[in-house]
Amino acid sequence: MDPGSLEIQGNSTISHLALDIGGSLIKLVYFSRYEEFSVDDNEEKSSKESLLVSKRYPVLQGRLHFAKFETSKINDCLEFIRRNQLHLGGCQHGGAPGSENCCVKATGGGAYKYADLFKEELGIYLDKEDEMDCLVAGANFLLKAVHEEAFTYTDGRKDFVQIDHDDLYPYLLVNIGSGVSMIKVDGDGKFERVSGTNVGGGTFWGLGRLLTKCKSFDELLELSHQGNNRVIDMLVGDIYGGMEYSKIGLSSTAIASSFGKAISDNKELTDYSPEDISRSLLRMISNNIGQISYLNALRFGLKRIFFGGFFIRGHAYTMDTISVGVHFWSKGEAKALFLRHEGFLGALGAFASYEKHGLDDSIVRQLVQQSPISASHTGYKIHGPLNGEWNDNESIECSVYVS
Ligand SMILES: Nc1ncnc2c1ncn2[C@@H]1O[C@H](COP(=O)(O)OP(=O)(O)OP(=O)(O)O)[C@@H](O)[C@H]1O
Ligand SMILES: CC(C)(CO)[C@@H](O)C(=O)NCCC(=O)O
Repeated sequence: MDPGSLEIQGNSTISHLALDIGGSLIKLVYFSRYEEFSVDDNEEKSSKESLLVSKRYPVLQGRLHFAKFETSKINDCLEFIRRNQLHLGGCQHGGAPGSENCCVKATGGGAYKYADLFKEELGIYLDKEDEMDCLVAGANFLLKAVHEEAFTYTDGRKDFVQIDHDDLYPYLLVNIGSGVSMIKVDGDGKFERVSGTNVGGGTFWGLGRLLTKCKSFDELLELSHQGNNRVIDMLVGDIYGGMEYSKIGLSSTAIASSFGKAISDNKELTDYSPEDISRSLLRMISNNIGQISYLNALRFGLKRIFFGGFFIRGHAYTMDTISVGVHFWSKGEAKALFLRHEGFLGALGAFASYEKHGLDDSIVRQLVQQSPISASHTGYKIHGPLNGEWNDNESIECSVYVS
């Protein structure tokens, strides 16, 4: 067994655990390998995602695993890591937990906030990586290496977009976590955080919880399916006596004022259904993010906006609202694109930042998805109500090229 790897379940070994500890959720990515081989000088792999390799490199074949936990339940995450011994993959040269040689890559604010807790509970040091660096690295990795990662969402239909590696930049990356970061990406490691908003996923979940008494984020999202935003939102037609305001391009059904009806209805909170409240809230926040994103895309002349972060959850109404907003404001000039691994950008970026850790003390040179994945092949599912329920613990079959 190589240092830095752990033998689990027969032939499989785990390595390269990476964490993204955010304000709402902790995301984990780790690699379990089941085969090792090497590729020759200039040998071109025959798979569709072929890669020209200029030296003889070891190739580790295995699966990339994803998992997430609520940050408020960090003890469940620590227990998951401990039970599966995921952290031992970060211990080099036979280093025991607690020694300086036991490090795990981590990003997000929690990499600072919980560093002592990880040290005390698991005996590992969190090797901190910058959050924005990781978001960008994760997005670039997914867009370049994972087949059918990005898609548009229009009228209930998702269309996967082929990414031309030579025509990827510049783009706007909008990561909707607890708060929202907007990053102009110009290349690998070349980016600028151009904007952000504090009205994000944490706002939806926090306000939604207070207004509906929901016990979980999924419950709140589920409620929004059955709700009707017109009960609470004030529409243009409500103000204009059922008419549209065509001169400025507003239909009668456009929202003139989110939650605006509540001022005139003479009703109490309990008179509104949790379903309608959730729907209006989701619409308000998605609309706002879509609009700010478009304005930033306009600022820099960017045509493509990729949306990530766990707020989206592959949720149809959220994606539809963002897509319609971007389309409406840009008059069709800019496009909203979504990512299948939306919530794992930071964790993937931290994973990709491994240099002196993991198997053979090696550098993770490149990670390549093994074959186009289909639901039946890997058990992988598109998130949320798009085509079934969200699976918290996904994995992708892939190869890690190391040097
Ligand atoms: N099971 C869940 N529990 C809580 N929030 C969830 C859940 N699933 C999705 N969300 C949404 O995702 C948001 C968190 O997204 P994400 O994990 O990308 O951000 P974060 O890293 O926690 O936040 P930040 O980057 O701002 O620190 C929550 O605020 C909420 O809107
Ligand atoms: C503070 C971070 C970067 C933490 O992930 C995120 O929550 C965020 O981008 N918030 C928005 C902050 C702002 O730009 O107003």
